[in-house]
Amino acid sequence: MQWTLVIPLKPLERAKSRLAPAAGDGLRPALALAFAQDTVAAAVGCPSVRNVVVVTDDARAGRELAALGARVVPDAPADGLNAALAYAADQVRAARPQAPVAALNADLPALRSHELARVLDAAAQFPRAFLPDTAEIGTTLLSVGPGTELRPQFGAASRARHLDSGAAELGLHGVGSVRQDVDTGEDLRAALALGVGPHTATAAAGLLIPD
Ligand SMILES: Nc1nc2c(ncn2[C@@H]2O[C@H](COP(=O)(O)OP(=O)(O)OP(=O)(O)O)[C@@H](O)[C@H]2O)c(=O)[nH]1
Ligand SMILES: C=C(OP(=O)(O)O)C(=O)O
Repeated sequence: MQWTLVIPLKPLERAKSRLAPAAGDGLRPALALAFAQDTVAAAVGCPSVRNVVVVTDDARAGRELAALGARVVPDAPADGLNAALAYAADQVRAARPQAPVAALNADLPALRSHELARVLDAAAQFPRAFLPDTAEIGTTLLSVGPGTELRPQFGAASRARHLDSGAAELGLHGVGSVRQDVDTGEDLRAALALGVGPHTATAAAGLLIPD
């Protein structure tokens, strides 16, 4: 199955607010962009991915991510993460009604294309499926096959909401790079240990993350 990925990104000035204690407000927007660049680059490089759509109102991020091969759509609803994802998924389906679609967070700087391919291959077995984050509280990916509506319920404690909504939970091993989202300094340390992409490696160079 050839997937369309929908990746949401907040305006960089507001993104990754929980990183402020570790990165300060000077570095935080650059890190948020770098995470998104490494996420999009790995997604574009995944053999199971047909195309990548980024939904964002950030002009600079839009330019940088388009340069990596993403299509950028504006956050027209301007009503938060789930509205942005539902809108982008509708845009995809308007052009290709049978497209399999997966929403993927933009904060996966260690993402590996081959691990993403394994997750998408597993997701293809279900009409609607999700992958919990490393903390097993949130969600990093929510997928729908042809004919199924995305109904995204990302946000705090989204794993429980996606389970309650009937989506199949993907219990895969060896896909840590798809599950390691970065919200805090501790998460960034874990992602650096897994091995981040080149944009994040550069943006995080010299950053001293306190214990
Ligand atoms: N387009 C769009 N993307 C969003 C919006 N809110 C969050 N996102 C994106 O959705 C993903 C998860 O978002 P959050 O964890 O809520 O926000 P964050 O910026 O990653 O981190 P915090 O500021 O620390 O909450 C990230 O890729 C965000 O950039 C929104 O209103 N519109
Ligand atoms: C939006 C989510 O991620 P985060 O952990 O970045 O809040 C989520 O897990 O649904």
